[in-house]
Amino acid sequence: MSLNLPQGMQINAPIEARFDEILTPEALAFVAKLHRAFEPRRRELLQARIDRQARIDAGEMPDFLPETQHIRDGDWQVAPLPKALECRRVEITGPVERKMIINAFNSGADSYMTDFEDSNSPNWSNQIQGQVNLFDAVRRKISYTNEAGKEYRLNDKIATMQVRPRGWHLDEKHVLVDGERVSGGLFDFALFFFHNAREQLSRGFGPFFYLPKLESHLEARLWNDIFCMAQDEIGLPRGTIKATVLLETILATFEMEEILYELREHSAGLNAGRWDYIFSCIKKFKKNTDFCLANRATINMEVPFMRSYALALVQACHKRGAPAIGGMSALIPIKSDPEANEKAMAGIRHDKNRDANDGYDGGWVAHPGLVPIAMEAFTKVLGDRPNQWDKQVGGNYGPSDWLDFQPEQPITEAGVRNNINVGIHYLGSWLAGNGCVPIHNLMEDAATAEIARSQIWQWVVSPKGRMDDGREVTAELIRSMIPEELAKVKATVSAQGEQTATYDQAAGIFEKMSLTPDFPEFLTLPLYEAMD
Ligand SMILES: CC(=O)SCCNC(=O)CCNC(=O)[C@H](O)C(C)(C)COP(=O)(O)OP(=O)(O)OC[C@H]1O[C@@H](n2cnc3c(N)ncnc32)[C@H](O)[C@@H]1OP(=O)(O)O
Ligand SMILES: O=CC(=O)O
Ligand SMILES: [Mg+2]
Repeated sequence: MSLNLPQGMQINAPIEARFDEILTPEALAFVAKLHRAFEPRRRELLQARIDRQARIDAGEMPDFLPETQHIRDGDWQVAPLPKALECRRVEITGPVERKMIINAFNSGADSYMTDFEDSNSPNWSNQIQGQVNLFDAVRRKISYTNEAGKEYRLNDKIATMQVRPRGWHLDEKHVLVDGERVSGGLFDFALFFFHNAREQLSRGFGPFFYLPKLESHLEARLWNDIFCMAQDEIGLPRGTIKATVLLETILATFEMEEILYELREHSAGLNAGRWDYIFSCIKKFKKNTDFCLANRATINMEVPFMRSYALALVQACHKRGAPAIGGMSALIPIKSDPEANEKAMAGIRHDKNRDANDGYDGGWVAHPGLVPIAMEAFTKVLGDRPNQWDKQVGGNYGPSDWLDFQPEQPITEAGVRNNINVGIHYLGSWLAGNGCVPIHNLMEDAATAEIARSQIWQWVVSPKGRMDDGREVTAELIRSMIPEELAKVKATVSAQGEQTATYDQAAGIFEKMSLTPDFPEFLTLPLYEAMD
């Protein structure tokens, strides 16, 4: 099938059934227009990230920006939110896969963040089929029949949809405008918005988004300007779009209020994206020889640097009349072991109780089976109220809290092996087209896998990368463990009846990204180039 493309656009990918309904000339012209208007700024902001990293590598430490003091001191609030976003006690998330979309809408959660990002492997088919699925879902025409003949349809009452496009760093390599790749995030946003914004409004919802991995208020300003132009182009009033920013990088923590301010006409608050946050802390300070975090499993929401970030986020949001949404525990139901399952469910309950008591207005869950537990935890604190935006959080948080990265021990052989095992398993699955995987009874996605691979890099490089038995974590040790862990991963995957074809390549990429002197900024960058 061939498409009628706007001048200057090329698409180098197969056009599968129904893709032409998404890749219409009008929708693609909209993509091209936004690309031409904003791509130079995306490039500048990505360069600014590289420049900032170089300064941090040379010893600069982040702090609040003097030039935005007036915003932090000013008296302003975000614009009022529509009714559909008042109650977000439980938000389920998941990749844009047809059956999962229906299950998530029907899960009983207040809202559903449908994900082109951390839980999605962004191959061409997933991206465009994902748009087809969402197009059908918005119109309540989505259905699915599994191999056993079970039929899936939307219930009468469904969760409010929010869409997470890709982050600024990822391109959509199959689509070129004037010979240049378009931004993955802009592409996802533009196609979804073009086809669905009006339809959503007519159904009492709205075009609601989640914005991932921002590192500064200038990156939020770019999204805001895109929203303004997009709304103008299709004739919707400015402020119709609402977007929640994932506060999931250490640098953005110093600009929380500025991010809310930039998006104030379009802001639906902030979310504590804990996994990318931990990854960002490692990435930004990886060359600092004083800093080296312990085993991945020990870095939870209750270690002091994470706790102070979580509380500061509620403080910033509620001061500005914006929702504060909690992040996701990686615990998921464990079908095969009732005792382990009970422990996992207790972990979820603990996580949501803490967030609700801290003042969060809601929180994320990874799986429909977790919705009732999270709902109970938030209802216990909120009662009949849809949210607790009025709850103000005291305290002064800043660099001394957020940059005090502890604990540094234990680092154990089991911890090293777990990072290698999870990293290879996740990369192999991603290359095979699945961006969210249960591994050792935990949800693993791009953000959790980033922690695994960046810890290996850091432990090899840092003088503090020493295991509790006294051995150093060296490149040789990692090289010797990779084939052993690869064999275990392949055995696990085969036992689940899945193909192992992508796992050798995954192990090769994992080794390279863990041991190269130049830390790859995101694991998805080399992986995306490795896929068709
Ligand atoms: C760091 C971050 O960005 S967090 C946000 C990104 N991460 C996510 O969104 C997590 C999404 N979650 C998932 O993909 C899955 O829950 C996994 C991979 C963790 C576990 O998947 P599975 O082992 O297949 O779960 P399980 O077998 O228990 O699923 C049972 C049913 O629930 C469905 N289900 C599980 N998770 C979800 C979900 N998040 N959304 C919708 N349906 C779901 C399954 O499709 C399955 O449906 P079926 O019974 O109709 O066939
Ligand atoms: O996107 C969420 C995160 O924790 O990362
Ligand atoms: Mg994330």
